[in-house]
Amino acid sequence: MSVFTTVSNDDIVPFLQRYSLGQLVELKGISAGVTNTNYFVTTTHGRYVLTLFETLRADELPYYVNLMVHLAQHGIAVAAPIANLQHQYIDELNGKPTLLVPCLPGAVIDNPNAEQCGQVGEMLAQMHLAAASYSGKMDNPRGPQWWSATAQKMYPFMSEADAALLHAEVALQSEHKFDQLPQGVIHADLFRDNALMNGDQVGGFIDFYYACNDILLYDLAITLNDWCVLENGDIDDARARAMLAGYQSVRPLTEAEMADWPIMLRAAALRFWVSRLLDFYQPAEGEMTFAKDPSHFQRVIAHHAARQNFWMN
Ligand SMILES: Nc1ncnc2c1ncn2[C@@H]1O[C@H](COP(=O)(O)OP(=O)(O)OP(=O)(O)O)[C@@H](O)[C@H]1O
Ligand SMILES: N[C@@H](CCO)C(=O)O
Repeated sequence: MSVFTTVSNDDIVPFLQRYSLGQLVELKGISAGVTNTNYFVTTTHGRYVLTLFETLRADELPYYVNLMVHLAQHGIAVAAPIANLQHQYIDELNGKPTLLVPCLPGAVIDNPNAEQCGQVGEMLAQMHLAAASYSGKMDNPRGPQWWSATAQKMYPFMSEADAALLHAEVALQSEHKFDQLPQGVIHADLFRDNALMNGDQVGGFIDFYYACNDILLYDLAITLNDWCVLENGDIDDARARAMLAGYQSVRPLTEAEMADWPIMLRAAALRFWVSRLLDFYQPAEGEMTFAKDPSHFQRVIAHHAARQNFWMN
């Protein structure tokens, strides 16, 4: 359940008076999501999603919120933030910073087909191109320095064999530099639960709160590792090829990107192996995460390692 901060009709009515969205019809908590409090707010003008930020402070939000505004201006399928009468996107309710966006069409899906993976790949590439003119800057808080330091803390919790595998994977990545690859603004967490699919079309990408400036290929690898991977951690060829084709229909990969693709897939899996280990063994105090299985990404890496030459065909 992810209503951490309760909002009542008495709270929302004066809040809505600060916007041009009509009168309240219905307020309904959203159960999905693990970080923030989300409500569907229906008014006489339409349906909106209200987010109350549980961990990010108001002064940390502009990079993400302005990015969503920028992408929406370019026609990317994201929810465009709605400004209040003071022309501010970030407001406050019950002591938490808030954001109101329109409700996007579609639903989160568990089992995407190849067509949907192709559409996600295409929209991701469009997003990368559209974000090239975004001026905000944010370092990746979950980059190689972070995963090396965090892995160190995880070894004592792990079996000797698994710790050795993790250690070897961190070492492999530290020997590899991706300096020559195109960079830009990336979503950095575009898992299936961060996109709404409207049939085969992308209804919208959501949850931009890991977005940062980093390598574009890394974003594609993160996305493919979730959308196009089977339960056992192996790649689903048809979905993976569809996502790559969709992406490249908009932004063809450079030769350097092609050469680094197999190792980048492993980097993207490593980042989530480590973050899931951390959530599993050392959950942040007060954080209500449903720890996801870290070993899934260990298996994804094993499959990528075994299929190093798969992408050449
Ligand atoms: N603009 C939107 N339109 C329709 N539904 C939305 C929208 N934004 C969020 N949702 C719904 O709310 C749910 C929770 O949102 P989200 O995943 O962003 O939660 P969170 O707790 O903020 O993030 P996370 O769980 O990834 O840490 C989504 O699964 C989706 O069903
Ligand atoms: N998408 C992440 C959680 C949020 O960063 C995972 O599945 O591990």
